[in-house]
Amino acid sequence: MRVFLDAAACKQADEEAMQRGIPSPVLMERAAYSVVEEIRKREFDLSCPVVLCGTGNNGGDGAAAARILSEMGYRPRVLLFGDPEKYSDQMKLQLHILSSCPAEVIRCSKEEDLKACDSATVLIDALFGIGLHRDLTGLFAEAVRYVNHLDCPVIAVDIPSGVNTDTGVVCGAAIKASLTVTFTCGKPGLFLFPGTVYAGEVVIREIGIRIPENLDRRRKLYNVEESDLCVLPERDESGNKGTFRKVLCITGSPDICGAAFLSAKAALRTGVGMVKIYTSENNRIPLNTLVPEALLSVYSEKQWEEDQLLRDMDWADIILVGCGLGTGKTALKILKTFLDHNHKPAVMDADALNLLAEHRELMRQPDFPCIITPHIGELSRLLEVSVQDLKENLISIVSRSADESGVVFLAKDARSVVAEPNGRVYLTTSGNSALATAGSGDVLAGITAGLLARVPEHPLAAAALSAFIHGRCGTLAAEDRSEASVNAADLLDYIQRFS
Ligand SMILES: NC(=O)C1=CN([C@@H]2O[C@H](COP(=O)(O)OP(=O)(O)OC[C@H]3O[C@@H](n4cnc5c(N)ncnc54)[C@H](O)[C@@H]3O)[C@@H](O)[C@H]2O)[C@@H](O)CC1
Ligand SMILES: [K+]
Repeated sequence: MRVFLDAAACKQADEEAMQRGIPSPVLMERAAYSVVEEIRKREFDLSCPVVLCGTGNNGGDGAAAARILSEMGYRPRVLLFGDPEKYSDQMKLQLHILSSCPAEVIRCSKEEDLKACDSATVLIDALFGIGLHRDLTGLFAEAVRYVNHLDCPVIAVDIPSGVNTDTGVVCGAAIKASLTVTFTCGKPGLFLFPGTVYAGEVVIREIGIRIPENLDRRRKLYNVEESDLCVLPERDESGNKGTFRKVLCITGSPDICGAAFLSAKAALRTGVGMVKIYTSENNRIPLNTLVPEALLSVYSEKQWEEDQLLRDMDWADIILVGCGLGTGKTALKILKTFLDHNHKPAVMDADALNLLAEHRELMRQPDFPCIITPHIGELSRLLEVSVQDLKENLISIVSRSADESGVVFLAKDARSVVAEPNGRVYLTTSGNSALATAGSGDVLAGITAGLLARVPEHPLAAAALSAFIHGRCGTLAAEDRSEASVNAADLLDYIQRFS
C-alpha cells in the first residue's frame, strides 16, 4: 500500500522532521541530491543544465541542485524569478552557497531574459512546489509557456510548477515535465488528471522525512498495489458453491440485457459460488445463452410481484442492484422493495443511484454494509454538485459524502476515489482510457459484488480492491489490444489474474 499526502500534510511532515532535530538545509541537500542522482541515472546531456528557481524552498532545492551539479564539474545556468525580498530563508542560504560556485546566475525580470533557456540540454523546474497557492501570472506564466516549447528533458522538483498538489488542477499554466522527482511520498496532484499528464514519470525519493502518525485522515490517501490483494481470504480447498457465497444481481430491464450479463459474469469470474439474476422476462433467452452458469429469476412488467423479489433477496448473501435496471415504474418498485427490506451487504450502481437522485425521499442511512459505485454523471445527480466541481474536488467531496451518508463510495473517474464513512480514502491509479467504454462500469459493479462476497464485513476493502483490479484489467486488455479497441466484455478475461 502506498500513501499520498496533500500539501498541508507534507508541510506537517517537514515540520515534524525539523522538530526531531533534522535541520532544513539537511533535508534540502538530500532533496537536491536525489534530483541530481535521478538526472544522472538517465544519462541526459548535461552540457547545459538550466535551473529555474522561484522564491520559496522549491527554488532552494533548485539552487542546491545547481550547486551539486557544479561541484560535479557541470556548468549549470540558474535563472532566478520573483521578488528577491520574498526569498525564503533556505532559498537565501542556498543562493549564498551557490555564489562561490562556478555557476551562471541570471535574474529574470522580463520576457527577453527567458532566451537564456534556449541552449538548455536539461531543464530543472524549481519555480513552485507544494507552496503554490494561487494562479501563475506575469513572468512566471510566461516562463512556463516558454519552457513548454523547448525540446529538452524537463525535470520537475517535487511537483511540476503550476500543478495544484491536492487536486492536480493546472493553476493558470503548468510546466510539462518528462520526469518529476518528488520527496517522501506521492502527492495526489501527481496522479490526478490533468496534473498526472504534466508530471510525466514520477519518482518518489526518501529524504528522511517520516509520515506523521496523527494526520487528519482526509490529508492522507491510500493507493492499492498488487501485494494488497493478500488481504482477500485464501480459497477454501474443501469448499462448495455455497461456501463461496450467493450473489443476487437485480439488474437489466425490458430494454437492457448487456448490463445484466456483464455484471453477473464479472461476479462469477471474481470467485462467487452462485449468481442469480433477477431481471425482466425479456432477458430470459439471451441471459440463458450468455451466462448459462447463472440462475435466473424473471419478472413480468405487467404482473410484478414483490414476494418473488423478497424470496430471491432472502436466498442471497450479497446483493447487487442497479446495472441496466432502468428508471421506470417497475424499476422504482424494485428499488423501494430492496431498500425497505434488505439487510445484506450490497452494491448499488447506475440506475439504482439515478432513481435515488430522482426520488430523494428514498435516501436514508442504510442499515446494511453498502457500497455505491457512481460515475461522475451519476454522482453529480446524486449529490446535486456540478460535474466541474466534482472533477476539481473529487477527493474532498467524496470523503465528506461518505461520512454524511454512511455508505462506502467508489466514485468512478479516470482516477477513481474510494472512501469509507469516517475512515480511509483511496485513490486508484491503475486504470487507463480503455475503461472509458460502455459496460465497463457493469464489470466493475460485478467485481465489487464478487469481492464483497469474499469479505462481506469489509466493504472498504472490497471497493478499493475492485477499483484496482478493474483498472489493471483495463491496462492488461489494452496491452493485448489497444486502449481504443477494448470492449467491456474483454475485461472479463483478465479478472482471473487477480482471483
Ligand atoms: N523542510 C522543508 O520544508 C523542505 C522543503 N522542500 C521543498 O520546499 C518546497 C515547498 O517550499 P515552500 O513552502 O517554500 O513553497 P514553494 O517553494 O512551493 O513556493 C512558495 C513561494 O512561492 C510564492 N507563491 C506561491 N504561489 C505563487 C504564485 N502563483 N505566483 C507567485 N508566487 C507564488 C509564495 O508566496 C512563496 O514565496 C517543496 O515543494 C520542496 O520542493 C524540500 O527541500 C524538502 C524539505
Ligand atoms: K517544481
